[in-house]
Amino acid sequence: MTAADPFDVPHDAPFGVHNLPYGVVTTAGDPRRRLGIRFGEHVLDAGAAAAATGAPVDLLALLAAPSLNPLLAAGRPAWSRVRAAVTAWLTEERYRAAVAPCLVPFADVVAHLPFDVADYTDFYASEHHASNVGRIFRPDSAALPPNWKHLPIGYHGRAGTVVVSGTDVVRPCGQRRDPGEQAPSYGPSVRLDIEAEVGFVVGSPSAQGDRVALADADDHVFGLCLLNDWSARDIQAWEYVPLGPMLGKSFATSVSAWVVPLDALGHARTSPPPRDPALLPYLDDSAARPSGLDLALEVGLNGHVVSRPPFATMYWTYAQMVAHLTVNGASLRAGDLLGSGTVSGPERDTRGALIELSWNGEEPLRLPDGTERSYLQDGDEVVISGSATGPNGSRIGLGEVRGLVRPSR
Ligand SMILES: O=C(O)/C=C/C(=O)CC(=O)CC(=O)O
Ligand SMILES: [Ca+2]
Ligand SMILES: [Mg+2]
Repeated sequence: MTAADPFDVPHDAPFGVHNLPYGVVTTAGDPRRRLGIRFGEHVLDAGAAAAATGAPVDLLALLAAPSLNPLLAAGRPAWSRVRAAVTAWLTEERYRAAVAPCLVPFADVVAHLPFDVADYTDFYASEHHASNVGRIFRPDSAALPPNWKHLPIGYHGRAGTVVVSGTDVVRPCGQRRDPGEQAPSYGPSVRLDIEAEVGFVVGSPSAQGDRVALADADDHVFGLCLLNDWSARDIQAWEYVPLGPMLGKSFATSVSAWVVPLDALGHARTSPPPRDPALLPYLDDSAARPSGLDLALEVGLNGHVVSRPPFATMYWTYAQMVAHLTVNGASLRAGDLLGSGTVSGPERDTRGALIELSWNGEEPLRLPDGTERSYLQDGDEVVISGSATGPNGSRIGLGEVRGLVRPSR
C-alpha cells in the first residue's frame, strides 16, 4: 500500500472504518444529491458503491436516495445491514476494484443538509448550563426550576430553519427591552449567542398514541450530529415568559453535515451522573444499558478555542428524551431532530454558550488576538467540533458545525 491508497486509513484517524458517518453530497461534475459515507480523506458514493458491488435491491434503493430519510425510516435491522455491507466494501480485498472508483476526495464534495428535518425539539439537559442560565435570567429564583430534576425540559423549535454547517447566519432583528426601560424597542439583536449541543437524529417512526419505552429508544435513534442553537439573548429574555423561546432561537439552527451512527459510539457509552431525587419509572434508567455518551466537544471562535464542553456530564440522556417526548402519545417521525440542550461542564472553560462564558457580559472573554467578546460580532465565525473514543483506541470524529455571522439585513 502507498500513502495515496484511499483504503489505507490510519487507525487513529477521525473517520476510519469504525466511524462511517453519513451525509448528502454533490460534486462539481455531478450536481445530483446523493448519499456519501465519510472514510479517511474520501467520501464513498454509497449508491454507486451499492450498484458496483451488486448489493441487494432493498439496500440499493436506500443508498441511491437523495437524502438520508429513507434509510432513517427503514429501521435498525436495515441500519445494521447497511453498516455491515459498507464495512465489507471498504475492508475486503474482493471489493476493492469495484469500490475504488466510488471514493471521491473529500475536498471535491459539497456537503448538504443530510436529512429532511421533520420536527425539531430542543432539550435543556445540562445541569450546569441550566443552573448558570437560571442564575442569569432569574436571579431572584432558585437556579433550577422545581421540575428540572423530574423531567427533561424542552421546547419545540422550528424545523424549517435548520441549516447545514457552513451556512452563514444573518443577525436577527426583533423586540427587546433594554435594562432600565419600560417599553420595548426594535432592531438587530445586540446579544447574539451560540449554544454548543449534540443533535440526535430519529430514524424509525412511532405511532401516535404509543409510548416509546426507555429500553426501546435505540430502535428509534439512528445517530447524532453537532448542533449550534444560535440564540438572540435580548429577544429571548423579553419574549420567553410564559411560553418559552420563540423568535430568539427560531431564525437559524446549524447542524454538522455528517450523521454519526449510534453504532459507532458503543465505546463512548457511559453512565450518566447519579440522579437525585429518584425518577418516575418511565424515566428511571438505573437498570438500563447506559445511554450517557463520553463525547469531547470544542468551541472555536475566530480560530481560538474558547471552551471544551464535556458531554458525559449531561444529566438527561437521549433515551430519556425519547421516552419523555412520547410519554403522552406524541409520535416520532423519521428525520426528527432532538437537540440535547447546551453542553456545559462545571468549569468556566467548559461552558457551551457565551452568556455563561461572559456571565452575560460582566466578564468578557479575552481572545488571544487581543479582542474581547461578550456576544458575537458581525464577521465572527464559530466552529463547534467533537470526537469520541472508538474500539481499540481508535477515534470517532464528530466533524464540525461552522457558521459565520452576517450583519442584519
Ligand atoms: O433558562 C432559560 O430560560 C433559557 C435557557 C436556554 O436558552 C437554553 C435552551 O435553549 C436549552 C438549552 O440549550 O439547554
Ligand atoms: Ca438550545
Ligand atoms: Mg435554534
